[in-house]
Formats: sequence, structure tokens, C-alpha cells
Amino acid sequence: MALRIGILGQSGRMGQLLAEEIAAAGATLAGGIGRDGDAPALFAASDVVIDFTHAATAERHAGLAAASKTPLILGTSGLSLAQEATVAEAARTIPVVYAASFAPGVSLLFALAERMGAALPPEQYDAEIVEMHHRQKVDAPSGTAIGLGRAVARGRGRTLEEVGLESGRDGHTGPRATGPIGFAALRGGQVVGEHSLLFTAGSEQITISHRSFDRRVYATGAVRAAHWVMAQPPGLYDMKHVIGMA
Ligand SMILES: NC(=O)C1=CN([C@@H]2O[C@H](COP(=O)(O)OP(=O)(O)OC[C@H]3O[C@@H](n4cnc5c(N)ncnc54)[C@H](OP(=O)(O)O)[C@@H]3O)[C@@H](O)[C@H]2O)C=CC1
Ligand SMILES: O=C(O)C1=N[C@H](C(=O)O)C[C@H](O)C1
Repeated sequence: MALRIGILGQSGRMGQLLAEEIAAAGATLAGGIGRDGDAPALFAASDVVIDFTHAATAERHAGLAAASKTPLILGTSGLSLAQEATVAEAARTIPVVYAASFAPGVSLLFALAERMGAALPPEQYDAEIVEMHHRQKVDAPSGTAIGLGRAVARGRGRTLEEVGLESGRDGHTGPRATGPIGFAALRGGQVVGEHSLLFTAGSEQITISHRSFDRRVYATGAVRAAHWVMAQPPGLYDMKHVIGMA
């Protein structure tokens, strides 16, 4: 029987593409809702639910997934640490794939960022992350930018909170501190998603970048994750697990 996939956020940019990708993958659209829909009924009707909505919904949706024992694919960005902790708690009961980006190439970028963080000491190399997205995006820095920062910090044996963020510099900021990771978020037009990580020292600079040309890449990845997650035990996964890069 075809996998029954539900969509939270079906009226959105991602939700509309997800419905197309579910059909293209031979799965069944169990249902889809916007902000006023009946989320408990959607979980009850679905084998797995994909959520691309708003950070404010993450805790409720994770709770509904755990209560109904329905695996969850979570793409929403902008979650606070407390909201992420609630998602992790739900993942003790059900498998959850929570990915800052469902574009497969971003998983490689994260792996490279961690290695670069380990190889390039903060005393010599300042790490800066620049992202650009469409003018409708409501959160900054993007989830992928935060993921890159976390990967660099992990490479340096710390958490992002420990190394610190310098986000949105403006005015008399003083000289750049040694250690914190810098973030700059650009917004305009219909840019799908662009991320660059720069390590800059006194006499050289290394940059790695990822650019999405079509947001369908995220929808295809999320539907792939929905099929993959059905065979997994409870736990918190991300896209590197889905594509076998963990
Ligand atoms: N991880 C990844 O690979 C990717 C993640 N994203 C993330 O996915 C999320 C959605 O992006 P996008 O589709 O562009 O956004 P849109 O604004 O186009 O769509 C948002 C959807 O969520 C619903 N929604 C908004 N607020 C709420 C709420 N408070 N409660 C319930 N539903 C709500 C909207 O319903 P309504 O129409 O009724 O308002 C709509 O269906 C964002 O967080 C974005 O950053 C996006 C692309 C890739
Ligand atoms: O809102 C978007 O569009 C995107 N959001 C994700 C993020 O915050 O990183 C993924 C991708 O960059 C597109």
C-alpha cells in the first residue's frame, strides 16, 4: 500500500511543492492543512507527517506526532533552543527527521564546515557566514546558516552558544572579537537560498558555498526522508542520516 503522507503548511511555498513531490514519488497525500486546519485529524490520517510551517507550531506538532506515534519530518526553521528540546523529547517516542536543509548538498557543506572548523584555529581564522533568501522569509539567520555555525563550532570542540554569535553588526561595534562566528542575512526578491562560509586570516581566505536554484530540491529531499523514516527506530535524525552520510 502507498505511504500516506500528511502536510502541515500545505498552502505555503513548500507545501504546494510537497504535494507534487508526494504524487511523483508514488505516495498518497493523506491530507494537507494551513494554519486553521485540524492538525490532530491530519496526524490520525497519516503514516508520516511533513511539517514546513512556522517555529511557533513546532512544539505542538511534535507533541501531536508523539501522542499519535506518527513519524515526523520537520523542515521549519527559526526554532529556539527550548523548542528544539521539545522536538528532541518527542524523538524519544517516534523517529523525527529535523533538517535545516533537505537539499542533499547542504549535508556535504555541513561536513566540510566541521572539518574546516577543526583545521582552522579561531586565533588565526575568523569564521563568517553569509546567507541570502527571498523577501518573504520571516526568520534570520536561516536555519542552514545556524547549522553551518554549529558545524564550525563542533569542529572547534565547542557549541555555537559557547563560541558566540556576532549577528547583524551595525554602528560602532568595535574591532572584531576573536572566536565568535559572524552572521549576515540578506533578503531580496525571490532568491531561493544561498549560503557561504568564509574563513579569513591575515593573508588568505577560504570560502565554501551552496546555492539552491529551485526550492523543489527541499521538497524532493523531504519526501525521500518520509519514506526513509518509516524503517527507523525512535530518534532524532537529519538529512545526513537519510542520504547515508552519518
Ligand atoms: N528545511 C528546509 O529544507 C527548508 C525549510 N523551510 C522552512 O519551512 C518553513 C515554511 O517555509 P515556506 O513554505 O516558504 O513558508 P510559507 O509562508 O510559504 O508557508 C507557511 C505555511 O505554514 C502555515 N503557517 C504559518 N504560520 C502558521 C502557524 N502559526 N500555525 C500553523 N501554520 C502556520 C501557513 O498557513 P496559512 O497559509 O494558513 O498562513 C503556510 O501553509 C519556514 O520555516 C522555512 O524557513 C523552507 C524551505 C526549505
Ligand atoms: O525559508 C526558506 O526559503 C529556506 N529556509 C531554510 C533555512 O532557513 O535554512 C532552508 C533554505 O535555505 C530555504
